[in-house]
Amino acid sequence: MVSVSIAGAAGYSGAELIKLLLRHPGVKIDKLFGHSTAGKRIDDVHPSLKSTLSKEIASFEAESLDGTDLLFVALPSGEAQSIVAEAFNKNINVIDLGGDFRLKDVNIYKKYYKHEHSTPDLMQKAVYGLPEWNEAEIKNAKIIANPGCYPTSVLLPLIPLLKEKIVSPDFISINSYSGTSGAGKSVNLSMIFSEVNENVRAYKVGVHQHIPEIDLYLQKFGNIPISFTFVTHLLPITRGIYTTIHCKTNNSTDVGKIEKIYEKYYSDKTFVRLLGEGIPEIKNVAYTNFCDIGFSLAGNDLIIISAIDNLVKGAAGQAIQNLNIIFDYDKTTGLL
Ligand SMILES: NC(=O)C1=CN([C@@H]2O[C@H](COP(=O)(O)OP(=O)(O)OC[C@H]3O[C@@H](n4cnc5c(N)ncnc54)[C@H](OP(=O)(O)O)[C@@H]3O)[C@@H](O)[C@H]2O)C=CC1
Ligand SMILES: CC(=O)N[C@@H](CCC(=O)OP(=O)(O)O)C(=O)O
Repeated sequence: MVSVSIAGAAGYSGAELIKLLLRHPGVKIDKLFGHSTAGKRIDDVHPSLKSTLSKEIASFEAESLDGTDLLFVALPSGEAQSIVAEAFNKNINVIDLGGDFRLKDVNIYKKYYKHEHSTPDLMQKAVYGLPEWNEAEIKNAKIIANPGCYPTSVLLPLIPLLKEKIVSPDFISINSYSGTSGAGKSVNLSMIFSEVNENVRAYKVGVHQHIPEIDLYLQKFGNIPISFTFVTHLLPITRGIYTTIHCKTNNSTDVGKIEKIYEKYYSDKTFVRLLGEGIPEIKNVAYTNFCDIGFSLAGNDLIIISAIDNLVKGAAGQAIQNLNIIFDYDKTTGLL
C-alpha cells in the first residue's frame, strides 16, 4: 500500500484527487492539509465525500509526513515551493499539480507567474509528468511537475505531428476554452455566475502562464522549435477544456498518414482516444481521464481538436497516472 498525503485537500483538485484515490486499491490516504479549512473535516468542506472519507484537515507540518510515501501538492502556484522542499528533504516523493516546478528558467517563471522562485535547484530536479511522453524520467523522479490543464490539451495532439515533421513549425494557432473550475475555488468577481453565464470571453491574451510551458515541452518532445499563438477563453460551464489547433501540413500529407502517426504513438496509450475525423466533445470526456483527439484536413490546412476534463486528465487523474508509474501499478489503476 502506498501512503499518500495531500496539501490543498480542500480545493477543487484536492477533492478530485481524494475521490479518485478512494477508488485506487493500492493507495491509503494519510494526511490532508489545508489553509483556511484547517481544523474542519473534509466531508464538511466537500459534502459529496459524506460516508466515504471524514478525516480532519490539518495545517501543514513537515513532521507529520512521517509514514507518507507520496505528497500531492494542490496549492496555488507560488505556494508550493517551501512545502515541496520540506517533503523532498524527507525523501518523500512529490507530485505538484501547480505551475511552480514545470519551467526550467526562474526568470521566465517570474515573468509569467509574477513571483520569485525560492527553490531553483529543485525546479531543475523536477520532471515533467506527461505520462504518455515521459514515462522513463517519471519513474525515477522524486519531484513531478504535473502538467497544466491547457498544456495537456495542446501537447498530446501536437507532439506526434511535430515529431514526424508533417506540420510546419513556422506558425501554429492554438485556441483553448475552459470551464470555470479551471480557476479553482478562490473568490473572484470575474468568475461569478452573472459574469460568466451566457458569455464567452478571451483572457490573459498574450500573457498566459501556460505559453512558456507549451513552448518548452513542444520543443522537448517534438524535437523542433515552433512559433505559435495561444489564446485562452472562459466558457459558461463548470468542467472541461476544448482546444482547436490550426496549422499547415507539408504537401505530401493525407488523412491516412495523420491517422497512422497518431496510431504509432498512441495505440497503446489508454487515455488518448483517437477519433480520426470525428469531433471531440467536452461532454464525452467530463469526469474521465481521457483526452479525445480529432482532426480535419482540407488541402494543407490541418485543424486538430482535443477535449479533456481539466480536473481529471488536466490535474488529479494525470497525477494518479504518475503515481502508478512511480509505484509500478498498472497504468490505469484507479482511473477507469
Ligand atoms: N483547477 C484546475 O482545473 C487545475 C488546477 N491546477 C493547479 O492545481 C493547483 C490547485 O488548483 P485548484 O484545486 O483549482 O485550486 P483551489 O483554489 O480550488 O484550491 C487551492 C487550495 O490551496 C489552499 N490555499 C490557498 N491559498 C493558500 C495559501 N496562501 N497557502 C497555503 N494554501 C493555500 C486552499 O486551502 P483552504 O481551502 O484550506 O484555504 C485551497 O483549498 C493550482 O496550482 C492550479 O493552478 C492544475 C491543473 C488544473
Ligand atoms: C479558467 C482558468 O482561469 N484557468 C486557469 C488555469 C490555471 C492553471 O491550471 O494554472 P497553473 O497550474 O499553471 O497555475 C488559468 O487560465 O489561469
